[in-house]
Amino acid sequence: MTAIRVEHVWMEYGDQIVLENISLDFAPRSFVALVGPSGCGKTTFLRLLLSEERPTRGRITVDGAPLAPEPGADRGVVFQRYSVFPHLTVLGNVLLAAELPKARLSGRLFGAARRRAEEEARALIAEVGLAGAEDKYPAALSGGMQQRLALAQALMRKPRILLLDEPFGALDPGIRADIHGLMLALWHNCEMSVVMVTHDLREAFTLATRVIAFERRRSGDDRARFGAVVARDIEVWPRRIAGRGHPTVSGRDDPASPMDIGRDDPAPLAV
Ligand SMILES: Nc1ncnc2c1ncn2[C@@H]1O[C@H](COP(=O)(O)OP(=O)(O)OP(=O)(O)O)[C@@H](O)[C@H]1O
Repeated sequence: MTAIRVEHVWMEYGDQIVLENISLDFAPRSFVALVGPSGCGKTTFLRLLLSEERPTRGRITVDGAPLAPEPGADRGVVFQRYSVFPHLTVLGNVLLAAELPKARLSGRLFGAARRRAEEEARALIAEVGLAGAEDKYPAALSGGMQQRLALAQALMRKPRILLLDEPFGALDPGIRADIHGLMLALWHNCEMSVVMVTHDLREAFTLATRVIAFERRRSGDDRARFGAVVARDIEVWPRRIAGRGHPTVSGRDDPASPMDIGRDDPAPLAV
């Protein structure tokens, strides 16, 4: 069970304050959507959770322990684009996630360990709906398929926290609806908490248990002297509870599925 606690966190780059005194508690297995205007520090917040940056003040703990100083297998990440390696096949991409941490010197697994990892990778590829595409290269996949691959790659390391930075932002509405169903299924089935940055309020409320809006207090030329604060913190109702309800990968028979609202999605609501 992974509880994340953010205590009085500030992030400053030189004179510019990006995040100002952010305090948040994420319950185990929550699905948090982070929204807010462009440039208000959403990605910076994710990078703090990933240990790519360190807060200039305050601290972040996971289950009571300080966040590991390096990005590790406990945290997976998927970006809007470029999360997968173009020169590796689908299977190679997912396998690499298992191979790198376990075989640090050679970067490869051999014998029984490799067979086990390959079995696991193939199962995960099937779970994200890519069975049959194991030998294809990312360039031969659609945008939606590439994001499914990126999810499989991130999940191969069984992260306790999955960080998503506008992962579905570049997809067509119909494709996005399908992948929303997949995302919900993965969240239900995997023991992980999810923190997702999105510009799409509809997506936020479709997927998340909690929607948090960052906002910078504006003050003319002094703007850089004020970082983003938590402007809204909304528990999504009716409550979604991880593991309750077993949506299929397509999401078609999931009552909370976004399928109905996704297909004819007129335009994402910009925040
Ligand atoms: N490494 C850095 N050095 C200096 N400034 C940075 C750095 N990283 C981010 N910033 C600044 O921090 C602010 C917040 O950026 P961030 O990318 O976190 O915003 P965002 O809310 O994710 O934006 P968007 O929605 O457009 O992706 C921006 O003004 C950006 O220029």
